[in-house]
Amino acid sequence: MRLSRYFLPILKETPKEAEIVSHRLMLRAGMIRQQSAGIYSWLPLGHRVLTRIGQIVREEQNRAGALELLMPTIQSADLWRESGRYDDYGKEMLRIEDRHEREMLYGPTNEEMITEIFRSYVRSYRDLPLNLYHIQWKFRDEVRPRFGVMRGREFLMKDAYSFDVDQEAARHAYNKMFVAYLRTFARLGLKAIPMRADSGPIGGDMSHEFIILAATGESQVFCDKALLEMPIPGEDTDFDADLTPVVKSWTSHYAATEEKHDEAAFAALPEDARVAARGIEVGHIFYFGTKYSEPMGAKVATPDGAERPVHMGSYGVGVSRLAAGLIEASHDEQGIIWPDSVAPFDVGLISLKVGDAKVDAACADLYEKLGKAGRDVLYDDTDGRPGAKFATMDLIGLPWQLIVGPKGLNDGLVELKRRATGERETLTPEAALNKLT
Ligand SMILES: Nc1ncnc2c1ncn2[C@@H]1O[C@H](COS(=O)(=O)NC(=O)[C@@H](N)CS)[C@@H](O)[C@H]1O
Repeated sequence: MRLSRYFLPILKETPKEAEIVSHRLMLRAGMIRQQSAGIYSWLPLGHRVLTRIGQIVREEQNRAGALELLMPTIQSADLWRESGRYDDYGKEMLRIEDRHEREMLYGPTNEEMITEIFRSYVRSYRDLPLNLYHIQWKFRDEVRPRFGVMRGREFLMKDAYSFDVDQEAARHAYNKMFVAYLRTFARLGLKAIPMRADSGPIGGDMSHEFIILAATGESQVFCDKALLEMPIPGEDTDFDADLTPVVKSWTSHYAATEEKHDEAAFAALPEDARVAARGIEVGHIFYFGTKYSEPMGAKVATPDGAERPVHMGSYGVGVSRLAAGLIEASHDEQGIIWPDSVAPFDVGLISLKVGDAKVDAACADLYEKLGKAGRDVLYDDTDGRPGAKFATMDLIGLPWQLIVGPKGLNDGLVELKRRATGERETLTPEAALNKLT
């Protein structure tokens, strides 16, 4: 992509309303624009990151055997009356009326709707286990949306829902998602720690939040340092095998959010094993049995010929929150430092002298060859000052900067900079291509 033809509205000034670094940097880097409280447009650079985060979430859901569908954002109030949550949900629910004065709502989550879909088609235990998920916008009328997209009102969530014949089978579904989450956040370059949690309005009695440690996290969390060094289940994980050992290895160390914190148990840990920090909740998984299937009549014929309500769980990932969470976990004074896996472009190609025939030719050649090798390149072909170009590339946080100038070219050399370490290397264009492809 040529920067001269892109839409990257970089802000020079730090917006005063932004209180945390990710909010400041997402505005300055031209990733998002607030349209109203807690509601944002995702501008081209931000949209690329959001899409790449969603793709990694999707791949790991699919690997765990979940099936993707897409449910609407607008739901009927009648559905929520069946589960009894229509009134319980309170002011966070955006209630709307259509032209026929039918009561509708903008979905904050989809347990009722997915249960309605399930009960309409599935009648036998033979059709189980089943896990259905989507990546869809949600609306929660937060009383105080803040920190940019970290706590928005309209936000993107992956929400999966599992259906099983009994609690034991549902535990396996829960374990599959637990492992899928460990893999997902690791691929995003994050250390997300599963912590026992409250299940809140979703309900149920087994729940874990996945928390990344960050100074601006909204919650106070406590955990055993060992959890920061645990091995992540590999991509060859057999999701049909018993995953209890893996889950047990992660849940046998102390880890709790403030609500569940046991000071005595924590104090019993060796001093150097205790981690107390602020945390950002990037995922939350729940087992809630028949909480929805019972009142909504989602039942199956069981092997003994009876008819029983299915056991369910739901599993959420904050896809849009992750864009902010990643920045909180990976930035420096100059700006964002994207992990390679979600960077909006792989390489920032910087021309130091637009209009210089040799520089233009070298950039065009590198741009073409990187593109052919499948690398996403943002080519700064604008005629700004070098200093401003470097500052922009540092701000938007692309993993590599490939710098082409007339002096270097006279010696047949270009410069390659690794954003994360600041490491610079002067090398031939061919050597640079070899490093980047
Ligand atoms: N206001 C919000 N803004 C941005 N992300 C949010 C917001 N509220 C929740 N999230 C993200 O969405 C994830 C799942 O939300 S949740 O309420 O915990 N769980 C559910 O809604 C369940 N239905 C899971 S399918 C959270 O872990 C968090 O990362």
